[in-house]
Amino acid sequence: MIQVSSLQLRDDLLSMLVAGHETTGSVLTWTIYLLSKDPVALRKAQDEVDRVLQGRLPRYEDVKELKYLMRCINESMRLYPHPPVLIRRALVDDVLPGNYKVKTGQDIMISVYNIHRSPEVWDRADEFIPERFDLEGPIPNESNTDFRFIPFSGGPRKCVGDQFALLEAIVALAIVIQKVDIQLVADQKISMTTGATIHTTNRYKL
Ligand code: HEM
Repeated sequence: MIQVSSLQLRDDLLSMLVAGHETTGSVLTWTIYLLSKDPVALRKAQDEVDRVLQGRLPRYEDVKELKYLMRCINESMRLYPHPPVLIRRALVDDVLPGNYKVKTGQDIMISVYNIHRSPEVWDRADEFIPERFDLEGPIPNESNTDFRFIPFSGGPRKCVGDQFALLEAIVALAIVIQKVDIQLVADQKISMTTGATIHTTNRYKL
């Protein structure tokens, strides 16, 4: 049996709250932004929500039927990954692919943002194309995309809340687009500020 102290439990709950709050919020921010700029994709997502939900609130079993909406979220996380950069510290001297030599203790920055937008591994890399992920295929992750798509990182320290986050995001988004049409207020300068997540520098108006 594993003994967990109250302090450990409190700290773990706090980590989950912090790790899961701003990240999911940022995913929703950018997905709504991308849909507001693409009326065809928004209509398609709304039609799916109307067809699957028939005007009611989403249930757990509905989520797997909201395939297009899930792809909108996946594509939003490709274009705006949170955090945009991962950091790892080498435990031993190593040589990485590309003949990059790494010394013990050296920090390595992995730009998820650049991988996700690299024309070497993505067609029309900077465009929002939810259909690029097969609707009938599995939900894209690091393993089934050969690590081209790593929004939740990979390996033993990958996000522990990935399934919960996707569930939370799709439920919130389905309820929003079920009830409202989204349009961006014209002539706004919308820019990014990066930190633990990518957020809008001065918000945006819908
Ligand atoms: C869309 C929302 C989310 C995104 C984009 C996201 C992304 C990530 C990423 C990229 C990592 C790995 C960081 C690294 O390798 O350095 C991570 C770790 C983690 N995430 Fe998430 N996350 C999200 C939601 C959540 C939620 C909802 C929870 C908890 C319920 C959560 C809990 C954690 C924890 C505890 C870790 C640390 C895991 C470890 O170090 O072993 N995350 N997350």
